[in-house]
Amino acid sequence: MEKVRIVEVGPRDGLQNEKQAIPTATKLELIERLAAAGLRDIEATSFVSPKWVPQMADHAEIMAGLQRRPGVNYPVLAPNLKGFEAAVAAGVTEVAVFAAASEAFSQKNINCSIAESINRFAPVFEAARQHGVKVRGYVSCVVACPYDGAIAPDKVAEVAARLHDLGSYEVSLGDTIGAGTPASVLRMLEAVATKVPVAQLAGHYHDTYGMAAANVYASYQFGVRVFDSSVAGLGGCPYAKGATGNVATEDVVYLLQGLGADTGVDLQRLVDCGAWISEQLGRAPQSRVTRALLAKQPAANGA
Ligand SMILES: CC(C)(COP(=O)([O-])OP(=O)([O-])OC[C@H]1O[C@@H](n2cnc3c(N)ncnc32)[C@H](O)[C@@H]1OP(=O)([O-])[O-])[C@@H](O)C(=O)NCCC(=O)NCCSC(=O)C[C@@](C)(O)CC(=O)[O-]
Repeated sequence: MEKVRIVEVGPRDGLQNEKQAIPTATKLELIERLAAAGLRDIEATSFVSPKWVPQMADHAEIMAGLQRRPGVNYPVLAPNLKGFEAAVAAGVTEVAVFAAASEAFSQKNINCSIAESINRFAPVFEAARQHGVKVRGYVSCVVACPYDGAIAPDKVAEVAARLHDLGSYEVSLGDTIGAGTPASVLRMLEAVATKVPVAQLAGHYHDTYGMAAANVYASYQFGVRVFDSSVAGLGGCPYAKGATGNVATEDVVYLLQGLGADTGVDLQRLVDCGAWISEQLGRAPQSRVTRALLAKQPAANGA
């Protein structure tokens, strides 16, 4: 059976843009429920500036409060050495640096050019090697940018190659505004695959235009075996107006199960987790699979 690794980004990408205060205990319970559903890579938080992303300001408390399960990774975002050092002090064993394929998005998101961001990441990779910490690289705006429009596949390949050469064990390709279609995503993957082995690529697709599951399918057919997703489709990017959440993890698991792939995730437990966090946030789950399966369940009052 084909194995597919799902990187659950709900607690980070999913919650980072929430305007309402979310108690740290709720975030920790979400992470625990995701682990109980079988997720083995759960992006827990971000060691970024609390002035830029206030929702992630409790990063140290999150890492201190985790019920670490054997076999589960809890990676975090770290945009620079300051974030890396704080993450390591909090007991993190894997970080992700994040670059963009668009100059305007790089400026809005991390306040520097693409070249400057790579220069900031270099010491993070160096320090990570010394501490035995794994580093994942993200590229944002791999299809389109909210400010610069369409992005050339070769530009994505160039940035992905830089992150790979610096020492990323994997490069996650972010369709930040969810504008991609299978055709544009495949053009992008073809370009990136000339520089980074497909086995070291991940698809990170947002669902703004309802294309994310189709993009996962196209990428799977291309050979990608790692996908980032967010339970209940939580999310939206603070620096990409109107962009919706990631593809819902429930929808990815259902799709991959239908293809006969093994994700190690218990779909029913995941659906229950999606329903639970949606209730905590006071909204309906964005996952079509969760809505369909919940509609089939008998109501709690027997009606
Ligand atoms: C990168 C910076 C820090 C540059 O921000 P800056 O203002 O240029 O940084 P600076 O080095 O000039 O420092 C300014 C202040 O920030 C502090 N600072 C500096 N670094 C840190 C840190 N690590 N943690 C905490 N504090 C920090 C620093 O100490 C200083 O504090 P002050 O003296 O003013 O009190 C800022 O722009 C930032 O934090 N940006 C984060 C943006 C972000 O988190 N975006 C969302 C994640 S990316 C994403 O969602 C896309 C992705 C990955 O999911 C893929 C996709 O879908 O595309």
